[in-house]
Amino acid sequence: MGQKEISVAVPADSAAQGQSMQFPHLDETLEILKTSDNRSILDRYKWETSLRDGMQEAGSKPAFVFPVMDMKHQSSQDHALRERLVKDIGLAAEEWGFFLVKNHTIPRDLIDKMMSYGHNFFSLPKEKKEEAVFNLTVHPGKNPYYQGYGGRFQHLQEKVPWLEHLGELEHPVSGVKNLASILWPESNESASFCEAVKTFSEAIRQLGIQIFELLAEHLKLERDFFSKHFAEDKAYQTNWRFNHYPPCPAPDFVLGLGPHTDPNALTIIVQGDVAGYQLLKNDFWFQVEPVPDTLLVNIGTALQTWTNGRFSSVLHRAVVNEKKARLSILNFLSPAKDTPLEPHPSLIDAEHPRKSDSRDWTHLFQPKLS
Ligand SMILES: O=C(O)CCC(=O)C(=O)O
Ligand SMILES: [Fe+2]
Repeated sequence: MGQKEISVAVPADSAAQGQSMQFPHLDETLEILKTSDNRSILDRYKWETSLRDGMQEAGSKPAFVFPVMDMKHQSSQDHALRERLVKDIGLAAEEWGFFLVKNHTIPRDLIDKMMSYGHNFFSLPKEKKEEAVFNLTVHPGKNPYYQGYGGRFQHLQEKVPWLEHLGELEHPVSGVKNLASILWPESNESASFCEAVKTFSEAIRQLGIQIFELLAEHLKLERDFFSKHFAEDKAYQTNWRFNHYPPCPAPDFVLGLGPHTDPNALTIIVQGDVAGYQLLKNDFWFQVEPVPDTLLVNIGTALQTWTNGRFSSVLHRAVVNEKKARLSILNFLSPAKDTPLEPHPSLIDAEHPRKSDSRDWTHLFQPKLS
């Protein structure tokens, strides 16, 4: 493909890097573009070659249908329907590292509420948004990436992503209170935002557990082999993040987020009604069009490692739109920091030698540009 794989989502440390990689805010770039013909301001966002070079014409793509899982069969009394779901979800995890889920258990009004918080936040003036930038003076030594608000970081990608984001990395909603009180210091909104994030994160965890159990069943592992890491008494993380991709006058040359794999176990995504998530399969980039009430799920590298590579951590990226802003809500399900990444013994044999050493999963966050 000639595309560079960048398998970094969140660098592990390096507050200093975080500070040195500051760029003008996207809002400033957009403001300049409104009044000037000089598009050189876009250079810092431009990837080496046009994105089109990495995309085949639609007509030449192999025919495909994205795997869609009907989660209502998860609790079906009809044995055959449940068996079918187990098989389909397992094959999707093996062949795609990706699937869509419908009839899931996340209430629609909760998703709408979260989306409207996101829209409201990103329409604030940049000065207000930047009040929620993670404060390294207050939290020395903590990972500054993807916590609080970010709109100026390069994240070790080849080019600056056309993206601003707001989120929380800690387990599962601590820190949100802090964020909420910065964003809405004198209003009840602060409490209802915390409540929404808490309920949403819990609903995502429950859905994640259903998915983990179906996947374990497919591989004939103990039912809780994956899900036990997300039990209430574990220090798992279900960190959430809004990604906001403003409209871009040169959508073919920038990326909302460059090609990467997610280091965590499972990512559950609400992509709203504007397309932008693309995944690589058989050397083609496929765009996942929005389907109402359907969530995107991708396998992350921790799950790939636990399964000795039976499930694939899918390479994906986000493209941007010329006319429409795009808002997505990402939910990264990660085991506790010190969890060993030990492949299940039944998945290692002469034909499938062990693919990686046992390590704790945070090593996946180490910067690795290839
Ligand atoms: O916004 C999206 O649809 C994808 C973003 C993504 O892959 C990420 O933040 O890891
Ligand atoms: Fe991702």
